[in-house]
Amino acid sequence: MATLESKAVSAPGKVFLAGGYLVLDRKYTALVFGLDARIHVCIEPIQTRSGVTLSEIIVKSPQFLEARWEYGYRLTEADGGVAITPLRASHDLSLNKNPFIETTLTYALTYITSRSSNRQIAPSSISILASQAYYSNPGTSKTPDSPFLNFPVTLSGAHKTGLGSSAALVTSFTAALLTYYLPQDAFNIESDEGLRVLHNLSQAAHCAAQGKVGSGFDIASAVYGSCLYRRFSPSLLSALPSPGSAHFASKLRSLVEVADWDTEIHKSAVKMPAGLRLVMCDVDCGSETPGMVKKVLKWREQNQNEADRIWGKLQSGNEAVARELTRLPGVEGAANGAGADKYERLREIIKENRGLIRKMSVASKVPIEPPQQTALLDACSGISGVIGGVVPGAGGYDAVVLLLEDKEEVIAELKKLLAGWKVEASEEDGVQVGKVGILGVREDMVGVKRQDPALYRDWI
Ligand SMILES: Nc1ncnc2c1ncn2[C@@H]1O[C@H](COP(=O)(O)OP(=O)(O)OP(=O)(O)O)[C@@H](O)[C@H]1O
Ligand SMILES: C[C@@](O)(CCOP(=O)(O)O)CC(=O)O
Repeated sequence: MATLESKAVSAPGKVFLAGGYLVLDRKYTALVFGLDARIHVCIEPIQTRSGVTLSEIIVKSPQFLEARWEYGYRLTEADGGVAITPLRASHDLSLNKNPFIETTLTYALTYITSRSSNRQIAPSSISILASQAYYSNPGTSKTPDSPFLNFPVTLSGAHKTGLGSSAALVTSFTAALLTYYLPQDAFNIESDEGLRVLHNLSQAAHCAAQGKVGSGFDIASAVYGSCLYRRFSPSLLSALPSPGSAHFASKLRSLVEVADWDTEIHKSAVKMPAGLRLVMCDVDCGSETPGMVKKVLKWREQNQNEADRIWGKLQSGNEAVARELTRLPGVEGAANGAGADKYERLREIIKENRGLIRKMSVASKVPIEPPQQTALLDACSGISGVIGGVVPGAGGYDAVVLLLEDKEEVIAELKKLLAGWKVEASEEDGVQVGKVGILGVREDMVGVKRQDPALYRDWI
């Protein structure tokens, strides 16, 4: 087996600005921004003594405690693909499972062997490194200029900020494996075909790992970066047999390469005008509202007319946001900023959309934009230079995203407001909202990209 060269890839997190819930139905679209918080995956050969070949892949997430997983792998019979077996470092240790890693390995290695004439997979060592903003736990720097932090917790103890860590992980993990094991003429993330294959394979793996088929907007933005997104038909995935069963490998390959994916991704329909930026705020609330998606969909099913009316208006409002963002001059055309408030229309559209989201909240009895978030968004929107804000994605108590002028004085005013922010428990829901922090992230248009493996030298 020839020695393979180390490779590294990263993929961005996301913030879902418009189209939460609606995007679950192909009739509607979503506006998703990629972020400059990324998950990096670096893959390199395992150094074995000459003559010793283990069928082993080691995965580490060195920023976290106990985040090391070892896997054996083998090709199964009847075209069932590659079977992955988690290995225990010692009999005394319990198996530390990471379904996202295990499933992604199964899907990506199956696809790789289905593409190669030589179906041998060489052992490798894989490291995962995530930008700080994915987690709100305080971290410590390992070296003064490392962009990554050490977190003194296990992954299950980490407090996620909701930037889509699992989708960014599955995407960059899949991209790293394909880039490493396949020759460049068979897979290249710098080509349209490479991105299409990566998108389809990552969607399939992410759905399998999550045990449900969501809209897939988070994988789409991890692959393509900021975009206007229309989902794929969920039925596309239903004909795929489970890993290990007969013909899983050829069916997976054909799903990824040949099937007619009806996903629509428009990069040019999304832009950040010159002089504006997104700011994400993490709200400490200790309250998660399980089953929000199920409840909203049930409300829609039982109140089709009312729901269609609200969703129709919201879709128009969301399209208007995208249109206005692309209409305003971008970085290339920026110059004159004076005159009447050029963001007036954007302000209005965002306000109207929030009204519709609140209507949906009240009608479905789901706290999508609950009163605590209304108070916070209204207060932030009152700061001069803040255009507006929304509850991202599914909504709830734990985050808001703001669109504002990219000026130090605006951020300073915002920080001042948030430092003193305190809302008493609302009488109806009793949810106490605590500190609101600003995450160190902003929008970024770029999706998955190759990285230099040397970037991770201090960590591997
Ligand atoms: N740095 C990491 N290293 C290894 N695994 C990780 C890492 N970050 C996330 N994961 C995996 O992803 C899981 C989190 O996925 P989950 O879908 O629950 O959250 P998320 O994608 O961040 O959520 P959201 O869509 O709300 O942003 C973790 O339990 C872990 O298995
Ligand atoms: C409610 C939904 O539309 C968005 C969920 O977004 P988030 O995970 O809250 O960022 C679900 C989905 O699109 O899969």
